[in-house]
Amino acid sequence: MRKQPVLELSGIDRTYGQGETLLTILKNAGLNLYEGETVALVAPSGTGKSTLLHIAGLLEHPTSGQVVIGGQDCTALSEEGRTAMRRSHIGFVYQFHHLLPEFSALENIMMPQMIAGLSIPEAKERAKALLDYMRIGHRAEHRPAELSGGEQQRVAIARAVANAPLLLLADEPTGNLDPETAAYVFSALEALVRQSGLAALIATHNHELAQRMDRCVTIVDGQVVDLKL
Ligand SMILES: Nc1ncnc2c1ncn2[C@@H]1O[C@H](COP(=O)(O)OP(=O)(O)OP(=O)(O)O)[C@@H](O)[C@H]1O
Repeated sequence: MRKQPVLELSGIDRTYGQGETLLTILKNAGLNLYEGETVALVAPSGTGKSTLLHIAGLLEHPTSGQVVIGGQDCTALSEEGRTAMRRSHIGFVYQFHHLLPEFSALENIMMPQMIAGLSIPEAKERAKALLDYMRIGHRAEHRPAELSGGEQQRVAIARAVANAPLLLLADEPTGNLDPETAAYVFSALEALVRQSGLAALIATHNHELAQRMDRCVTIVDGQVVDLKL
C-alpha cells in the first residue's frame, strides 16, 4: 500500500522586512514527507532551515503557500486550530532541551500527555516506558539540572514523542553536544523514530549523522532540493 504523506509543503514563500530591507528566505519551496520517512535538512547557516521547520511546525506563517499535515490543510486554521494540531500531531526537539527546570524528567514527559487529556497513571506509564527506551529509566526522578547534556536531550526527545505525533521536527538536536555524545543521542533518536514509524525532519550540520537518514535535502535559492552527501 502506498504510504500517506504526513507533511506537504507547497509554494512556500517567506520574506522578512519590506522595501530596501526585504529579505526573501524561502521562494516557492516545496517538501513532502511520508509515513515513517526520515529526512535530514542540511544547509549552510542562514539559508532558512529554522524558518522551514517553524513553518512546517505551525509556529510561523509563510508569507504565502500551503501547509498540509496528516491530510489536513492548515493554511487557514485559526490560532486555536494550529495549537491543537501542534499538540496532537507534531513533536519538536531543539538544540537546547527546553525542559521545565522545576520538574523531574518523568514529569516533563508526562506533562504534554496530561495536557492532551491522559490520566496521571496513563501518562506515567508511557513516560516510564520512553525513559527506559532511551536508557535513562534510572534518571526518572532527577531534574534537568541534575542530568548531563546527553541525558537532557534524550528526555527532550522522549517528551517530543510522548503524544505519539505524526511528525517530529528537530532543529540541530545534537548541535550542543560533543561528537561522541551527539552520535549516541542521534542513534537513540533514530531508533525511536524508526520504532514508532513517525515521519521526521531533522536539521543538522553533521553530515555523518545526516547520511543515516532515508533522504537528505538542502535549501538552494529559497527552494528545497535533494542533496547527495
Ligand atoms: N524575524 C526575522 N526578521 C528578519 N529576518 C529574520 C527573522 N528570522 C530569521 N531571519 C533571517 O532569515 C534567515 C534565515 O534564518 P534561519 O534561522 O531560518 O536560518 P538557518 O538556516 O536555520 O540558520 P542557522 O543554521 O544559523 O540556525 C537569516 O538570514 C535570518 O537572519
